[in-house]
Amino acid sequence: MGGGRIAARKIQALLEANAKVTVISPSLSRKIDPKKVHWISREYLSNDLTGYSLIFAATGDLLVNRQVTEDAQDNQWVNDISNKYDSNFFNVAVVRHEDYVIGISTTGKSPSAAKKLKERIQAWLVKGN
Ligand SMILES: C[C@@]1(CC(=O)O)C2=NC(=C\c3[nH]c(c(CCC(=O)O)c3CC(=O)O)Cc3[nH]c(c(CC(=O)O)c3CCC(=O)O)/C=C3\N/C(=C\2)[C@@H](CCC(=O)O)[C@]3(C)CC(=O)O)/[C@H]1CCC(=O)O
Ligand SMILES: NC(=O)c1ccc[n+]([C@@H]2O[C@H](COP(=O)([O-])OP(=O)(O)OC[C@H]3O[C@@H](n4cnc5c(N)ncnc54)[C@H](O)[C@@H]3O)[C@@H](O)[C@H]2O)c1
Repeated sequence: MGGGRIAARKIQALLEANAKVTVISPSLSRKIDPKKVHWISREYLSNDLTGYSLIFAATGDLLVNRQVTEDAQDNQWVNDISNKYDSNFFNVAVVRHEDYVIGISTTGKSPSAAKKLKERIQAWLVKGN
């Protein structure tokens, strides 16, 4: 749900993992290629989650995001980009290298610290350590 700036980042990672992505959002960021996702151009409705296993509540409206996490069933993974306490999983920062894939998490404490550490590890690997 949601097709903005943060949705675009999450979608990029999903497409790299060969996921089949559906976006429900009245607007779509220019960073999301409409040919690579199934875009349903409207606002979220409460029965939209049926059949999906991985759900991102990524609208700019905190109340809609909360509604999405409330509508999710126990067997669905749901991530509220605006409120970590309503998520049942977190994304990790990922370093991809020809020999390694390294995931970095602060378990929700500081996404910007995870990003900084990622960049330091990337720079360290490039130096050829
Ligand atoms: C690692 C990364 C992966 C990814 O997104 O794929 C990721 N966030 C990234 C970046 C980033 N996020 C934010 C900023 C702005 C600066 C800042 O505020 O720090 C930046 C930096 C930027 O954008 O440059 C803001 C922010 N993030 C969350 C909230 C809501 C909240 O905290 O409740 C808010 C709004 C807070 C507010 O508005 O007050 C929540 C989450 N973000 C997480 C992951 C999960 C915990 C990860 C962990 O424990 O380390 C968690 C809990 C849930 C989730 O999203 O899965 C990715 C690294 C990008 C990369 O790899 O380059
Ligand atoms: N988790 C993270 O990594 C992270 C990082 C930075 C910011 N944030 C949080 O993200 C939020 C802002 O996200 P953004 O920058 O992507 O916003 P944005 O304004 O770029 O995008 C919001 C999107 O939601 C859509 N939308 C609005 N109402 C909707 C509805 N009822 N149903 C479906 N779609 C709807 C809009 O059309 C738009 O596409 C803030 O709450 C901020 O705290 C999270």
